Amino acid sequence: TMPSPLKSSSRLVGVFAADLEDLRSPRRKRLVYKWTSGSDGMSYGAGRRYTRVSGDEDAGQVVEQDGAPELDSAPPEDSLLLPPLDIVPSRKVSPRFAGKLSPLGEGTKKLPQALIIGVKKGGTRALLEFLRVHPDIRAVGAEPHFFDRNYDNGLEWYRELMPKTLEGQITMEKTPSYFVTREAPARISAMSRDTKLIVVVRDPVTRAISDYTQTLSKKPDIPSFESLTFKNRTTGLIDTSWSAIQIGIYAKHLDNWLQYFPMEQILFVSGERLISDPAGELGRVQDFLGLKRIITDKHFYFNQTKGFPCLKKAEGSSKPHCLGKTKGRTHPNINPEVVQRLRDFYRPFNMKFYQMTGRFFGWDE
Ligand SMILES: Nc1ncnc2c1ncn2[C@@H]1O[C@H](COP(=O)(O)OS(=O)(=O)O)[C@@H](OP(=O)(O)O)[C@H]1O
Repeated sequence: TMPSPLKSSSRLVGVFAADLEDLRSPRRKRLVYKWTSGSDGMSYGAGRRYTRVSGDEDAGQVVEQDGAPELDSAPPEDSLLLPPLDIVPSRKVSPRFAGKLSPLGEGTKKLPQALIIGVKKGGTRALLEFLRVHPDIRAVGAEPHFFDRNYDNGLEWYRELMPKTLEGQITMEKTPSYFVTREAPARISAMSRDTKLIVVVRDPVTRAISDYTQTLSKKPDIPSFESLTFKNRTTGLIDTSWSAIQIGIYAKHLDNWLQYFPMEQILFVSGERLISDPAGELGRVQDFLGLKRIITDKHFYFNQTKGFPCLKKAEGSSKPHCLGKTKGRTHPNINPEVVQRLRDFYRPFNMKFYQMTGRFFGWDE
């Protein structure tokens, strides 16, 4: 039997409630982008403010509504500009944002029936890109961040972001920060109690290093991984308020979701297997979504240069497609003692997580 590191679900929530507040706070303001001139032919009138909906990485300058620079990491690579709802664009905002476009523009925009809610650096972009190959899935390219940062914009704003779908097609989006957003489960449940939730999880130690690597790529002057990890290096006390550590305590975050959703409505995808056996993991996801298994091993090839599986044909294209250079970064070397200390720290939480999900992810072998 598995050890049970945390006695009850209510205790899990209680212990970390304050930390969750910390995680959310820097992200709360709406991100806006002041429109000046567009290179893609959009013209909605100069000087208007546009809500920026971010993707996972790098691109453009993100400014908060009050003009202060955004604080923490992940400016989007595939972020896009959205017009305010009262303006009808003469052209599509961006094909990437609109997801798969129906050639005749038919169909209706629906709220998503399935969401990839996390985890940050788990492999969420890879999963969404792979799923988009399925003809019955329509997905938003960028991260809407509706249930964390943009909730005040309302459900109609959110629905407008969605691509048009035909009968039987599933609308999806991915925003990895939902998994650690305290209010997200209640908000998603209020949209629809039937929403299917997908979480891509990855070894929390590697995930933390990946998270740190991303921040480092944008802010090369940040302290070392080691110094951020410990509250006290001598005693080895780990700083669980550091988001890179905090996010990996999956059992705690999951406990919050289980207050609103039954386990059957949440699918856990192994980030490791998504790399070693993408077709296998995609098979499980298609089953979970009630879709025919159309995405199979025939869709993938292993790109030696990239070091990752890639699509033989990207959605809407006939060309091979690997994820961009912000996916699959080289991680810095971390002192093995620090890694070991982190493994020891996460082990009981991982065991609890395996127990809760009924799946053994093998991070502690
Ligand atoms: N096929 C494929 N190609 C490239 N990268 C892949 C793939 N499958 C999974 N991964 C892993 O995805 C990691 C990034 O995770 P996310 O997309 O969830 O990151 S983010 O939170 O949206 O920024 C990224 O993490 P790093 O390797 O640390 O960069 C990859 O390991």
